[in-house]
Amino acid sequence: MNHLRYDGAPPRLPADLAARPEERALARVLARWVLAHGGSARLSELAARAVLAEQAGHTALQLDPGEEAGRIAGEALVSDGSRQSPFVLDDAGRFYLWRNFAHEGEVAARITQLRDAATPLPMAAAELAALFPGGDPARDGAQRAAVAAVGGRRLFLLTGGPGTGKTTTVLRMLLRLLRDGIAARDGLAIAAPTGKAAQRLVQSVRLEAARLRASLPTDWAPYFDALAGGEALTVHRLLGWSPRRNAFQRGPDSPIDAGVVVVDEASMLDLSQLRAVLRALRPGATLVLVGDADQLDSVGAGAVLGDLVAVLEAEGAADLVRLRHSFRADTRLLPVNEAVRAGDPAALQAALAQADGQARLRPVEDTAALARVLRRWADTLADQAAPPALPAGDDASAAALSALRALADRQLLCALREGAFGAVALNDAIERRLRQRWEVPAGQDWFSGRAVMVTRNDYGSDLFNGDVGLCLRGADGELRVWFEAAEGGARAFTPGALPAHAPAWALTIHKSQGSEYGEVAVLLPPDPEHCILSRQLLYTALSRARRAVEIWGPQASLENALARALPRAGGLRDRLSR
Ligand SMILES: Nc1ncnc2c1ncn2[C@@H]1O[C@H](COP(=O)(O)OP(=O)(O)OP(=O)(O)O)[C@@H](O)[C@H]1O
Repeated sequence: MNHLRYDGAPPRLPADLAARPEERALARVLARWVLAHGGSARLSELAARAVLAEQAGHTALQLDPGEEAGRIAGEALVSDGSRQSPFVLDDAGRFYLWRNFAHEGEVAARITQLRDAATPLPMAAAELAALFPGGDPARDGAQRAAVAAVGGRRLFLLTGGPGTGKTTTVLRMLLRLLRDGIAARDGLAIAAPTGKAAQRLVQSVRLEAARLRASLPTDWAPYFDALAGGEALTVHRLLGWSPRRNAFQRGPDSPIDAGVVVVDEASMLDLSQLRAVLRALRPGATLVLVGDADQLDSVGAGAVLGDLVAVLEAEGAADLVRLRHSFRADTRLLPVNEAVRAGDPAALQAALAQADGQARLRPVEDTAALARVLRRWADTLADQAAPPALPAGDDASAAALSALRALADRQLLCALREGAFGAVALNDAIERRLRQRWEVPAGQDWFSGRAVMVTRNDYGSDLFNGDVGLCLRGADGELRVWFEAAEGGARAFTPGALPAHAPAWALTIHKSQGSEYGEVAVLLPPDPEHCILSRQLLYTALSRARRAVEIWGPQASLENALARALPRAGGLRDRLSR
C-alpha cells in the first residue's frame, strides 16, 4: 500500500466507534490510501469505519442503501463484488473490505455445497436405543435425533447451552459414524479453538466413553478403541499453523487427514477460521460444528455459528439439532438463562422471583457498594477456599485436585477488565483481603491458596491460555502451583516455571467462556450506557453457574444488557439463505 503519495489534509476518522490507538492508526493508513488512490473523502471515511467495524467483529458496514450508498457507488475503488476491488458495496447497502466479502462468499458457497451433498443414512432404532442405555427420550430425545440425523451428512450442527449434553452427543455421533464405517475408514479429527477447550473436550469424551463402553455389547468395542488416543487439537494445530510462513499448511492441496472433523466451541470460530477449516476438508469429508450459538461471538470478525444456526433453524433443517434440556444446572436457573437468552425483562424478573434465592440481583451502583459486596465475597472465599496442607507422596495430587475443584465452586466474573469495576482492580482487592485474612507476610508474592490463570498457550508444559492453577504448600514446605491434568489428577509446577499468568479471583466474562462454576457473581458496569453490555455477554456469564448466580449492578445496566442483542453486521445469513 502506498499511502505516502497523499499529502492533502489528514483524513477524517469517525469518532463514534470505540477503538484502540493501534486500530485507529490502521484505519488512518487505509483512509489515506483511499485518498491517495483517487477515492473521495466520503469513501476514505467509510474505509476507516470498515476497518474499525471489523475490529469490533463486523464483516461489513451497513449503510443506508439509498442515499448513503449511492454517494460512493460509482467510485473506481468500489465494485458490486463481480470484479475484484478494494471495497465492495452490495445490493443491501453492505460496505465491505474485499477480503471479508470474498471470505463470506467462499464460506457460504462451501457450506451450501456440503449441505447439498448430504445423502442421509438411516439408523436402526435398536442401534440408536443401544447408545442411550437407560435413557429417557423425554430428556434425551434431541440427543437421539442428532445421532440419527448425522449419518450421511457432510455438514452437521449441534447447538445447545451448557450442560445440555453436547459432548455426550458428539461421542455417540462419532460411535455411530464409526459403526457406519465412515469415520473408521477415513479417520477422525476433534478440535476446539482454544487449547483449554480442546483438552476439556478430549477429557470429557474419554470419560463418557469409559462410562458408556461398560453398558454396550462387546461388538461396539472396536469403535471405542478407534476413539481412544485422540489428541487434544486446537483449530490452529488441526490446520497446521506455521508461524514462520504466517499461514496454515492445510488447505485444498494438503487437506486434513480425516474423514470426519469435529470442531467444538464453534461460537469462538471467526469467519476466516471457518473458511480455513472448510478449505482444508478432504473431498467427501464430514464437518460437525458444535457450540452454544447464544454465547458471545468470536473475538475475530463474523458470527458464523450464530448465523448458521439462525439460517438452518429458520429453514427447519434436519442438519441442525438444538439441545435444550440442561442436565447440569439447577432447574431454578434454567428460566433465568432462558429469559436472558430471549432478552425478556418480565420473564427474567419472574424467574428471579421464583429462584428461591438461587438467583438474585444486588444493586451495586457505585464504588462504595462494590467495596461492601466485594469484601463479603472475599471473606467467604477466605473461609471456604482456605488452602489445605498437602499430604506427602502420591496423595498430594488427589488433595490438590479437590482443592482445585473447591476453588471452582465460586467465581466472580466481570464485564470489564479495566477500571474500578474491572477484573484487574477486583483481583487486587480480593488478593489484598485474602493476604490479610490468611496472614501472608508482606513482600511474599506467592502464598498457599493463591489462584492464577495462564494467559498464553505453552505447548512445552502443556499449559493453555485459560487454565487455572492453585498455589499450595507441599509436605516438604515448598510452594507449587497445581493444575488439573487432562489424564486425571493434578500436575505441579514451581511458580517460577509458569508461563504468563494473572490472578484468577475475578475473571472477565470473555475469559470464562467454556468454564463452569458452582456459584457465579457477575459484575456489570455501573454505567448503563456502557457499550460492552449485551444479552450475549450476560447469558455467557450467567450460564457458567450450576447452582446459584448473583448479578451485581444497577437495574438499568441489567435492563440495557437484556435489550441489546448486538447483532454483527455482515451478509453471511443472506448468502446462506435459499
Ligand atoms: N442423556 C443424558 N442422560 C443423563 N445425563 C446426561 C445426558 N446427557 C448428558 N448428561 C450429563 O450432563 C452433563 C453435561 O453433559 P455434557 O458435558 O455432554 O454437556 P455439554 O453440553 O457438552 O456441556 P458443556 O459444553 O457446558 O461442558 C454430564 O454430566 C453428562 O453426563
